[in-house]
Amino acid sequence: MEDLLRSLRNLGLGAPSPSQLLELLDTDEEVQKRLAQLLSLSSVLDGEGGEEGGAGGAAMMMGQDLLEEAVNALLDNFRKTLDRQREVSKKETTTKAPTKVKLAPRTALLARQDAALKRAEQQRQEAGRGYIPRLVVDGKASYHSKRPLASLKRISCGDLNLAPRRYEGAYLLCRVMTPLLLYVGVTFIVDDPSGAAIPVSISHFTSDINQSQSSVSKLLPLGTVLAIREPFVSLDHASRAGPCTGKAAMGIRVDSPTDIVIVEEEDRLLEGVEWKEDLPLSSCPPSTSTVWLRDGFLSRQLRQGFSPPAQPPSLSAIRETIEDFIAFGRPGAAYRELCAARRLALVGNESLKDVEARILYELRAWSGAKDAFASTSAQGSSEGGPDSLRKDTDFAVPISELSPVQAAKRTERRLASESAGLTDEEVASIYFASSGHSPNPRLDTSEYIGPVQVRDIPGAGRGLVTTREVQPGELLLCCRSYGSAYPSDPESLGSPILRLNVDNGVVSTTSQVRAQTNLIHALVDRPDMLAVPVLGLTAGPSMDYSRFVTEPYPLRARMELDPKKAVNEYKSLDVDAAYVDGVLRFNAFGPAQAPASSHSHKHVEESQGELGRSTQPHPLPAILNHACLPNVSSVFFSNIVTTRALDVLPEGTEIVHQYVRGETPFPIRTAQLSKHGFECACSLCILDRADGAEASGRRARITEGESRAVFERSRLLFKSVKLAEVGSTDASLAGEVKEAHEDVVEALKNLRERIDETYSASSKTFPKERAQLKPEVFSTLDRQTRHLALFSGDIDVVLDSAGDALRCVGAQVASQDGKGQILDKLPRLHFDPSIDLVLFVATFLQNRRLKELSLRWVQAAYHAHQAMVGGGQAVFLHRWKSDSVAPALELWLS
Ligand SMILES: C[S@@+](CC[C@H](N)C(=O)[O-])C[C@H]1O[C@@H](n2cnc3c(N)ncnc32)[C@H](O)[C@@H]1O
Repeated sequence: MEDLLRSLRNLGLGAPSPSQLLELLDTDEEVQKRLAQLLSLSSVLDGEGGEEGGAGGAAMMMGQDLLEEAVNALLDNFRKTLDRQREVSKKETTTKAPTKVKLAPRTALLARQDAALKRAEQQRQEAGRGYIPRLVVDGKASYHSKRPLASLKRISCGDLNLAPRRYEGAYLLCRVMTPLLLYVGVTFIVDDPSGAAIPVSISHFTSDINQSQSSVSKLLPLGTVLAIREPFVSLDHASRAGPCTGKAAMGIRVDSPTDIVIVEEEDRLLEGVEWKEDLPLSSCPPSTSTVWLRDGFLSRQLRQGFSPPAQPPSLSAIRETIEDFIAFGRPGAAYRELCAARRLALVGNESLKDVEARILYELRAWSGAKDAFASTSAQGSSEGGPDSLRKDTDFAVPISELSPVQAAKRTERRLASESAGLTDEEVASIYFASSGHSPNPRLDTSEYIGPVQVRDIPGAGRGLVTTREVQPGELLLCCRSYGSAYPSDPESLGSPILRLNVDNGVVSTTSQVRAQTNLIHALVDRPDMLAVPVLGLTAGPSMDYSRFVTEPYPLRARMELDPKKAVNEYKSLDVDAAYVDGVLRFNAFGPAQAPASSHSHKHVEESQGELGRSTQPHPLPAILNHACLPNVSSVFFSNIVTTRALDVLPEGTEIVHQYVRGETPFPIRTAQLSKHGFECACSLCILDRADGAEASGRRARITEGESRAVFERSRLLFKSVKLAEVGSTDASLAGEVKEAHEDVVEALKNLRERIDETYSASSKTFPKERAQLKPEVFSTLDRQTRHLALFSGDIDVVLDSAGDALRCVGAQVASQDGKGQILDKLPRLHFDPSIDLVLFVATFLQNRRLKELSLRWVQAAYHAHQAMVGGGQAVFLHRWKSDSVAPALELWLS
């Protein structure tokens, strides 16, 4: 990748854009040709700015054809490197017997590392505005040690003379000799006490891949002593941490950072150890940092029984350490260090209340956080001020920016919504904070677990069932993700990651790789809180269950808050990075934005395709099983997902939501679900399956192919129609325009009949069920209703057509004569298009001066919106207010 980027730059061309990066991995020649064309047209000036002589200059000198040829040759080279990399990596997995290998001399390794660091630095400088795409590989074999250090035998570098081989039952005691080369993982050189050296690469070292070499090197400063548990000596150690070069290089490959143990000076492992060689001089700054995947000194001291320090750390040093942990996203370690400091009587129980409050807040321990904030504000340790925080920014402003009084008030609100759920005002607040021009990617809510419990579901593992009857629209869950990752995070912005699995061809992108790292680090920090919620999830059909899957699945992730237990019983987890990857692949949610307003359908994330997707691990919602025909609506607000009932759900009903869209044709849905290895048995799939492969295939061809032309004709006709006036008497149509509308209605009827025919088998077997569920007909009836409203004088014809459309997606439409609600049952599919249609009908009725009826239809739209999204009038209007439905909404608001 680096050579390609450099060569493109030398031609005056920009780097591939995020959406082009995936195409780089595509082996299709046509794709490559097109990519070469596009790249040869991109200038550094367009893409990255700053340099002279863009494509224009180069093209002028070379001519566009020659330039394109040159880019083609570069892409060819890139492909060859990738092929070589595949071969190298595959050889490692297929090699039966390890071969003898020789360690490179220490000086050669140091020189190589030095050169690599300089190259990386130069690349950073060359990259103009800092756009540096990164490519790494992985494969099916992944290792992590499960044995405690005490049970392992010490070996030295000289013993590592076979590769590829995992040295089971052994550990390597070594010392960090060089600064860390950060790419996606890190690579550096270590030596053992005899002075022999070997390179080490660690995956998932940090998810902040934009940090400088010097700041990452502070995490494992020069001279840090490590024990690498059961090291794997690889013929290609660096390609997973990266950069991958296609060239084999022997070294230790660490797939999970939990294999690394930082050895303390006081540790018995170091008794009698003498280091033969001095550490090389380096510009790497020394650091006392304790944050990287280890606990603070005091909590280690208490747990491991090291002798007390002659000079205990001062209060300010303790505060600094704890604040470092909080800033580094390690509230678990911060909590343990605070507890240890109190138990060692270095800190009084009433001291450091402010940091205690923040730690507890981060741990979502609202009750304790509330008391701690209250006690901080009572002590007056920081200026107070009224609870002046605006409610609409309540979820987006970090707690650290609030005064203790404000923080105490906010925590009180979190505590309340933990037991009562979010109010409409709060839903509106998270909706607006997560949408708009600069959506906040991480909102801070408490989690609400409604009337649900985890239960074994025959044939589907575990699932969630209701513990009492619930009503449509009732909030069942409001959950926040752990370890989420967004491509827009500053820690990776401009550094898109591609990770190619050389064994199965699966490509992971920035947010998947970073969420995996984040989760591994969170698990090390809070194993008691997160091990079962995260590792208790399954990781796909091809991966054995972890030992946590058989434990009862908790509704809430809770930290151990007994100060003694929290410190003494902390045991770091041995995390299998590949299992975490599987958990994310089969359980994490991709979208993480608020339901778009009806007029802004384009999402920023969508515009960048796969590389623009966020990764959101939500443990409890991940326990929900799938149904193409869901009975709940799960809606995303940045990192928050809310789940609401769409129907009356009697006690004991399993709640199920969509992994894939139920509106998608059956053959496509089935293919999309195949990675999970189950056959969906929801009522829609039973009906679709009963129709047989030929009929459902034909149906897919009609809805995905033929119907497009008719819909396009319909859309063009409506371009000149003022929707807000549909139904008003003065909006009568000229003869030929009316004819055109009638033609489209005919075509729509014809389409409908043809789709209907494909349902014949299921209609015979399940007449009642199929009559109420024909989602593929919805769009034709929706369009038909709109045309009829334009030219048919008969209100009943329009209402019947709209009613038919809504019934096709599972809604029950009440009689129009009464006074009650229009929708006795909500639609189960095509949610937003259904609301859109309902508002269209309301506008039509209002224009026909049928105020009462119009109001009932708007009310139906509002009711459906509330049941799916919530947030009350403010959110409803933000999503649906537009000129075309203004007459109906204005009446409703008045
Ligand atoms: C996100 S998990 C859901 C929780 C899972 N049931 C468990 O016990 O961990 C997804 C996995 O659940 C199972 N699953 C989900 N929906 C299912 C369904 N409708 N029928 C059978 N299995 C299902 C599949 O094994 C799928 O890979």
